Amino acid sequence: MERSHPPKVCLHILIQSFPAVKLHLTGAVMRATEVEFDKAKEHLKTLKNDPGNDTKLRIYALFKQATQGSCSSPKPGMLDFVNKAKWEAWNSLGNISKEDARQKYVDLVGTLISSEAPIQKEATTAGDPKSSYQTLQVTTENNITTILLNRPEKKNAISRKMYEEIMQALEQAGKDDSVLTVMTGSGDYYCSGNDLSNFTQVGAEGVEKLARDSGELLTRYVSHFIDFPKPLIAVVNGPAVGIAVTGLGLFDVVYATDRATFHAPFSQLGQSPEGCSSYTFPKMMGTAKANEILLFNKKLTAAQACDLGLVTEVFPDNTFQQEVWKKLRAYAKLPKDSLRYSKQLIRGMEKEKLHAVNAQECVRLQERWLSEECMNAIMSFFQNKSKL
Ligand SMILES: CCCCCC/C=C/C(=O)SCCNC(=O)CCNC(=O)[C@H](O)C(C)(C)COP(=O)(O)OP(=O)(O)OC[C@H]1O[C@@H](n2cnc3c(N)ncnc32)[C@H](O)[C@@H]1OP(=O)(O)O
Repeated sequence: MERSHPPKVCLHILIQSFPAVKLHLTGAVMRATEVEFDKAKEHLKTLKNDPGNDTKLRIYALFKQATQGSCSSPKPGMLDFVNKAKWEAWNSLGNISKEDARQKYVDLVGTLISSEAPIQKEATTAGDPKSSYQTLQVTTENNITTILLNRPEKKNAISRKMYEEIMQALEQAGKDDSVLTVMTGSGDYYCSGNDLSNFTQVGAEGVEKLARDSGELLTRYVSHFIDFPKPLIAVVNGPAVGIAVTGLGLFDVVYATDRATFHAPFSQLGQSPEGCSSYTFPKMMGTAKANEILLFNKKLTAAQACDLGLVTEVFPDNTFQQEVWKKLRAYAKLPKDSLRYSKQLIRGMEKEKLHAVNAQECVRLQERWLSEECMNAIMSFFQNKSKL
């Protein structure tokens, strides 16, 4: 099987990693199936939504079976995450014939394509781009646009798709008629930070390209918070990790449940601070306190985070939502333009500095992501969790 890739298998890698295959097909029925098969391969490239890892692996397995027959190669080693996952998916098909596999492949791709059609149609006819988010739920009510991080099964870890969607949601919220924008999490976590499998999606161009792309993505992501034009409020409904903590320095107000914790385990992950926290944290809480968090992985309780100025106010968990939303609804009745201009005056003094800090942090991170320290830490996370 191909070179070692870590666990998350993205569609384009799967597509790229298919070897050139010559189909030895004869007879009218089989030729017809070959055409369908080729069409399905083309259709697959047009998919807009990520079908999820399990489906991608099944597609891969069916393709292999359809073109090469049953899996006969030796099982890859334990740490060869991607090839092991591919091997297992292929092997699990058992002895189905090439024709069956081809038919199943065509059916599966057909189902994926047709399941996308209604989503596209709905977005067009309703004219409401908010409905097209996959990782977020975005709503506007009582002059408040709420961006709900909506991957509760992954503790709202931020996948690449989610970074893009958050940026899109911020752009829309910045322009809409709402007075305030709120970010919060669905389920028991606010957000567990960067989805660590973002670092395992190594394409054919290699890890350097992945690091460059990640640096570019992060720079854009953080810039959206620096430049956000109206009051941005975090409703921290549970624990926050990594970039979900560091980014809080760019919000205007942070309300937290007393169940929330704040943890930025950068050195543990062989990484370095982001979200402008290397500047905002020392400024807000003093260098010594910031160092405990950013260098030595100190996890803060909500009360500690409040004492340090990272959190505005803490509420008991059982009345958190009620008390916070009552406050927010009252704030949202204040004059919109006055709030915008006031925020812009406060942020304006710092903007240039924040962009410079963001750029510098991302350059350092690109180097860190290629380091052995970082790769080992990420591998160890997935090994401990027995991923894929
Ligand atoms: C494009 C690049 C930009 C990079 C920006 C730089 C940002 C840096 C950071 O944010 S660093 C911080 C990264 N986050 C972490 O290190 C947290 C990792 N997760 C955990 O430690 C734990 O999952 C937990 C403490 C958040 C929760 O623990 P627990 O309550 O025991 O739940 P589970 O571990 O079982 O989690 C459930 C489910 O979610 C998956 N998951 C949770 N967090 C992440 C994550 N950050 N990345 C990927 N996956 C995550 C976890 O694996 C479980 O999945 P499973 O059910 O096993 O499939």
